[in-house]
Amino acid sequence: MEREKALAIVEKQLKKKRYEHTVRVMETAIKLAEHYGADVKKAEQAAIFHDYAKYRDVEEMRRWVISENLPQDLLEYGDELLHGPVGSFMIEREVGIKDAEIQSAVYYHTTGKRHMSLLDKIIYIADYIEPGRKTPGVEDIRAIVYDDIDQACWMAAQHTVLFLMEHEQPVYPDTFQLYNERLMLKK
Ligand SMILES: Nc1ncnc2c1ncn2[C@@H]1O[C@H](COP(=O)(O)OP(=O)(O)O)[C@@H](O)[C@H]1O
Repeated sequence: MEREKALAIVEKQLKKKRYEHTVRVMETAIKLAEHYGADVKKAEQAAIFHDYAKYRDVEEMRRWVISENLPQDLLEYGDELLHGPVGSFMIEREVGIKDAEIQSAVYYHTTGKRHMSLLDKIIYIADYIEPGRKTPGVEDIRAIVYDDIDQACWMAAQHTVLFLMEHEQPVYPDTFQLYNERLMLKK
């Protein structure tokens, strides 16, 4: 889909600040895709649609988890985790984006997982480091992301796990698995 058309579609779904974040994620993802030789157009589209479901009604998203037979444990870790997985299905149904690679990147953008594709990694880390993010430690990740995207994703997962633990929040296991992957002997 043409970039301007895709942006106009998500703009209607998002608040102004979130839309501006989306544009910055898109710019960051395109740079990373060019650098790492990924499909630049898919990176653009996945970034544009990554937060498509962010402001959808929580009950509606919970119903999608059930009706699409997504992992039911998504319902137990807080509502913030729903918009990626549910969004990956909504963009197919509502916008006609039927592309497994793009949908996977949208699905996993908040938690990450082990065995991510290059596109999954690009969207996961672009969301974390886009220039508007002020998260402590984000500068360290920006400094190495063009040298080692796996290390960058690992650092983001580590920061996220530590942050959630400090706040006594539950940690969805996919993020632990992304963290563990780099440290385990058998990968
Ligand atoms: N593994 C996880 N388990 C539980 N919550 C998580 C996990 N990973 C991220 N989160 C939380 O989900 C929220 C949204 O994450 P974020 O990636 O910043 O979303 P967005 O891209 O929509 O801004 C954050 O509050 C973050 O702490």
